[in-house]
Amino acid sequence: MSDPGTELVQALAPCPLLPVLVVGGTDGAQLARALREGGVRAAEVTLRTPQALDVLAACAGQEDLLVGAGTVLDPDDVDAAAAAGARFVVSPGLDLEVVERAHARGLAAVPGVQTASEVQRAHRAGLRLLKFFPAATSGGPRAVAALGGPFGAMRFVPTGGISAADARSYLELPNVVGVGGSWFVPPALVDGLGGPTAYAALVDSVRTAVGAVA
Ligand SMILES: O=C(O)C(=O)C[C@H](O)[C@H](O)COP(=O)(O)O
Repeated sequence: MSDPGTELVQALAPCPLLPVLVVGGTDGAQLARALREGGVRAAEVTLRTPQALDVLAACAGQEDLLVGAGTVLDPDDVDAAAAAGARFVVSPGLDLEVVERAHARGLAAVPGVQTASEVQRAHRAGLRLLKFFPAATSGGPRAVAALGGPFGAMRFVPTGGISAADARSYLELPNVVGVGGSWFVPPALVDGLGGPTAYAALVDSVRTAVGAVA
């Protein structure tokens, strides 16, 4: 696979959960350590808050965690994410200018798709790893399975509305390499980091989610 998404696929192999983080002023280094201790190997910091790029940069400096940016809406966001040390960018939708900028900067682009037309366009652009978003309201596991017929080489990271109760039903599909979500990294825990109790609570939440899909 020549797609730069390979690095993310490899990070999801030992643990197929991609935490989608909405961060306030949390300590990025501690956040990365808690995620790692909880068992995940990749994380997505969404560019939705003023603190996101600083937290991403602090997370990206930690070992054994592949860190990317989420909510990447235009090429300028790609530049900012690359400067902060992101290794991949995730978008809610398919924008080939964002994809091109990411590839020009050596980052994987994982755009969101919902329809066969979008998957086909992404396929023609050379992508082989896509986010299926918003997964729960776009047909869930049955829709992802159906896309596997015509698009046999495409792999998906379904995200959006996934919970502990249904993560496994996506992960059982052969064309799913991981699922993304915020259910195990709620902002209250992520931004409450600082004391040992909060740190342990976040590790525990991640570990429970990882255990449930093992
Ligand atoms: O903005 C992006 O690029 C995203 O990645 C969107 C996220 O996938 C969802 O916001 C996560 O959905 P929940 O798990 O339902 O909270």
